[in-house]
Amino acid sequence: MTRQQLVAQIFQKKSYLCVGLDTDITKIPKHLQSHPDAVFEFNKQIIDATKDYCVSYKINTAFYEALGVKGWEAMERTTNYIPDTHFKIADAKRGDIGNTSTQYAKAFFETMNFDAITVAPYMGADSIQPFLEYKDKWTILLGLTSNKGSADFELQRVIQQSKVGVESAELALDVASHKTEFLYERVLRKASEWGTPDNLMFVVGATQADEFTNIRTITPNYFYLVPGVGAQGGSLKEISEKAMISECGLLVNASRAIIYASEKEDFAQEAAAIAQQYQVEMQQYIKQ
Ligand SMILES: O=c1ccn([C@@H]2O[C@H](COP(=O)(O)O)[C@@H](O)[C@H]2O)c(=O)[nH]1
Repeated sequence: MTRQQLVAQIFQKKSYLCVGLDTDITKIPKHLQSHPDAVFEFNKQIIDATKDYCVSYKINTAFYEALGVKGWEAMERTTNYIPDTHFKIADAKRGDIGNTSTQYAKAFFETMNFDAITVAPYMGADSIQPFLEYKDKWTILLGLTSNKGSADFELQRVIQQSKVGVESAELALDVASHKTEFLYERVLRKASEWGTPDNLMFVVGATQADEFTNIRTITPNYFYLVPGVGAQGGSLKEISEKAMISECGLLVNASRAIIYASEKEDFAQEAAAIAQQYQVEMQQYIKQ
């Protein structure tokens, strides 16, 4: 899917909601647990109920990989069931040496028909390049994540990149005069040199609202995949006010808050009701 097609969907639906299909077999309603194809059946009903309120679905592959072959089959069937109008994200957080990343890209973009995959930046340019080579596919790079552990590396200060490689005495001076940046800022700046706003997005957690204005300044035209509203408590209002651009530039994900809205037979109806609430709130923020 191209950026133009994604933006058109957002404006048509007045929604930038991404429904997360983090389908945990132990959390789906009891009456479905004995179904021979329980995960797919659950997903199918969630998709049917929510597709009018969202523009994207995110499959977190961990929930499917945990089930072995049956899980992979359910993931493939789910991906094929999602309408082509909707942006299909594999939240797989991959990235490895080049020839291995090439196989990951093939798995998710060719063998399975995802529009996008999440990747970790830690191994650098050659681990990301194979994903970026696919036309009309998207690489979604972890920028500033929603979890507490983001403080361990992403929010650590490093010497600004323009200063790396200069005399050590000068470096010492720079540290003293605070010419530093967060590691996540370095990641955003560097990765923006590898991809473009037409094939690269960044993951930015909704729980990191204090950083959103700064992030938008560093990456003015990029789309962000924003997990962390709903179960993790991030504010849709705050992130939308701080990071919305004329082409929206946001895909906001909610998983548990939508798919586990009810444990009973009415789970799909309740999921639709929550998805609709997000869509109604989102339409106020879209600048069109
Ligand atoms: O920084 C990140 C990156 C990815 N995620 C993923 O998003 C969803 C969030 O699920 P909720 O149930 O809406 O909390 C899940 O798949 C995470 O693995 C994230 O939360 N934060």
